[in-house]
Amino acid sequence: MFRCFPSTCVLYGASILIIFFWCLMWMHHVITIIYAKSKLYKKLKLCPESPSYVGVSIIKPLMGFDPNLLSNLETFFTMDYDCYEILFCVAEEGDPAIKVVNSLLDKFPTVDAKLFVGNSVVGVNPKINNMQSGYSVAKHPLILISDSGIRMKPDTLKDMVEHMTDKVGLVHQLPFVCDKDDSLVSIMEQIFFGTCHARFYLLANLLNLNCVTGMSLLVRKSLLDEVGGLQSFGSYLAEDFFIGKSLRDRGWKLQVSAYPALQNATGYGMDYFRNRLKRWIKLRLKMVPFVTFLEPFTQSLLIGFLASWAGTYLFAWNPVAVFMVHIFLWFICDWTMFTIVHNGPLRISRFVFLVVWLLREVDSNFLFMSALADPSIVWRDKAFRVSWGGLTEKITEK
Ligand SMILES: CCCCCCCC/C=C\CCCCCCCC(=O)N[C@@H](CO)[C@H](O)/C=C/CCCCCCCCCCCCC
Ligand SMILES: O=c1ccn([C@@H]2O[C@H](COP(=O)(O)OP(=O)(O)O[C@H]3OC[C@@H](O)[C@H](O)[C@H]3O)[C@@H](O)[C@H]2O)c(=O)[nH]1
Repeated sequence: MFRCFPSTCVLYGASILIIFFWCLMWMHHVITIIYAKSKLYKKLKLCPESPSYVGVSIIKPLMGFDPNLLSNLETFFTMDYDCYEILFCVAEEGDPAIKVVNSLLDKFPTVDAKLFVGNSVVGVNPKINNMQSGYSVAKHPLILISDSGIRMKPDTLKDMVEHMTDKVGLVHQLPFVCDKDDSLVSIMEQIFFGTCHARFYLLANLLNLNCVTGMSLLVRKSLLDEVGGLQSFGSYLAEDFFIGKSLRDRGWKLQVSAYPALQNATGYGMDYFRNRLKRWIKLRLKMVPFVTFLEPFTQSLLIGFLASWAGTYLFAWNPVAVFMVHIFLWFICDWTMFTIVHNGPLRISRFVFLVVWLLREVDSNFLFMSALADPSIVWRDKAFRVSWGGLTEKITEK
């Protein structure tokens, strides 16, 4: 008679659980590839007599300079959209971004654009404090919050506004990265945002979970004003998550635009990129801890090792063969997702993609562990402590 000793039962149960989770991972690859293919870069079919476009106040919080700042900001002056204003916000006198904005205001005198210098301290979130001066004078019914490193294609704003249908309160963009330069960090950043990040971002949206990014979001101003304006989110560092939550709680839908957000700030090194991802992990950990603790198990190498072990334990599979096939198929899925999100001729070969992709996959679990090791959050020149739930206090200027 078969006797299940406690340790055997635990191993047996664990391996079934791992194989089940592994199957879920393959399902998520297939589903997100299909979703990305059907959603991204597809123009909405509007009725011919669609009304003229609603006015948009674009708030650009700026801090500091990078070599692409001028050309990125310039794309906001040349958009194919009838009615919008640009409100540039800079917190401190002497910030190098001021000079860049002034040169653009001179170059495009017919575009409705203004620069505000000065911080209004309405909370701990420095981006909200910075945007407050622009928000308080915004005159249009839609607000586009757009980070300094974002580049716009001429028809992106139109697409976002078209997605703002009757029941939709907020339209956001899937974060991606422009073809910047050939540095390792730029390629790795692009691969991360075009594979792992894109999959989970799209999956969350497909499952109707709140996964809004603050780097580019269009929101109805009346809905922010209903709860006290932008400043009511100033006590959270992850203001994007809480803006999304607030709208969802009031029955509004969140939509993803067909066009990914094109991040194009440059000149930052590998540490900056890794610290940014660590900061986001720490934020997610405090806001959605159960999902975040599962994150390491969704990374190719760890789940590959576990599935090889479980397959050997349950079905006597060859673990090396399982692992190799697993990594190969994961790579094919990620490459496919990357080409869909990128949508155009690639500047990197499959070989470069493979090498940098592997490096990132190896790094992902180290990144996660080092994020857990230090709970304090540093953002630019400030340090914060985030409590469970998301409320934030400022510790100090760094
Ligand atoms: C079977 C369950 C597996 C769950 C595993 C989830 C693994 C997630 C792995 C990578 C994370 C990608 C994350 C999505 C984007 C979040 C980016 C971010 O941190 N942004 C912050 C800064 O802008 C923002 O403030 C944070 C927002 C919180 C978002 C919460 C997202 C939850 C995402 C969950 C997606 C998985 C859905 C699976 C559901 C069964
Ligand atoms: O102290 C600051 C820091 C940042 N910012 C502005 O905030 C925007 C985003 O800054 P960064 O690029 O440093 O940071 P991230 O891209 O990681 O931000 C992202 O993660 C945290 C969320 O709260 C943000 O909404 C999201 O944009 C930029 O436009 C920047 O100029 C400020 O205005 N003041």
